Amino acid sequence: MTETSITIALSKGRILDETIPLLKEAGIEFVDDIKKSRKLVFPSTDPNVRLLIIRATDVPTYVQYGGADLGVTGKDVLLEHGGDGLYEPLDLDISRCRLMTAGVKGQKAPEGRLRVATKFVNLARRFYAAQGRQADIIKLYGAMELAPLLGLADEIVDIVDTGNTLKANGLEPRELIENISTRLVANRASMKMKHDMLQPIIEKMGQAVEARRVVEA
Ligand SMILES: Nc1ncnc2c1ncn2[C@@H]1O[C@H](COP(=O)(O)OP(=O)(O)OP(=O)(O)O)[C@@H](O)[C@H]1O
Ligand SMILES: O=P(O)(O)OC[C@H]1O[C@H](OP(=O)(O)OP(=O)(O)O)[C@H](O)[C@@H]1O
Repeated sequence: MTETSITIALSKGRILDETIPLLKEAGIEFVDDIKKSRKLVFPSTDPNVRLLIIRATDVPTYVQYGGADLGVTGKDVLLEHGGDGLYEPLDLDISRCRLMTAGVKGQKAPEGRLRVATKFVNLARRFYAAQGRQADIIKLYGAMELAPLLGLADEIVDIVDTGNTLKANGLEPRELIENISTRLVANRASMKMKHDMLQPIIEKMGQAVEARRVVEA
């Protein structure tokens, strides 16, 4: 890709479904049937824009190192990554959820050292440290809700939306760490070098987000 073209890294899964209509408002649409394709890089209806579909957790890394100029991912993922080399121009206000601690229903968190299972290890470490609580963080890649039930951990740090997953596994939410939504991020160097190409996309996506807020209000 040249200086006159840009790459946008999109998170696959639930975020992608909600991102597509916002991109459309910025004049960017997929040409291929992405559901049928095994490709990872896609052309778009804008000849200067190509789209990547990758894991949400990899989006900040691609944008940080300039593999992509723009990226779309959850604030939870950005907090865990740390945000190095990233600029966050827009809250897309989609895939809203909460980052929370949770534990076995009716059971109080033990005094003293806590065992905490999560995939958000950096974020969890910072959260407990800021509270002055000692915590041993146990890294898991999914199904965090199992850990307290099987005695692996006293608490988990995970995403909560409806609360159904916690409830179905005999857990209850404890503390809110952060309200989460999906963010548009930009590579800091691209924001300078490709400003004239990125700014209209950011503006149009921002207008689409605003228009939705007005309709929802
Ligand atoms: N239940 C939910 N409701 C709303 N938003 C959610 C929910 N779960 C996750 N999210 C948001 O969507 C993002 C992507 O979640 P998704 O479940 O699609 O991927 P993932 O399974 O967490 O990622 P990976 O497969 O890469 O581990 C999360 O980072 C978070 O910001
Ligand atoms: O409060 P709820 O509405 O139940 O949502 C919370 C669940 O949603 C996410 O999982 P997801 O459904 O994305 O599955 P995953 O863990 O495989 O990503 C998250 O990891 C929680 O387990």
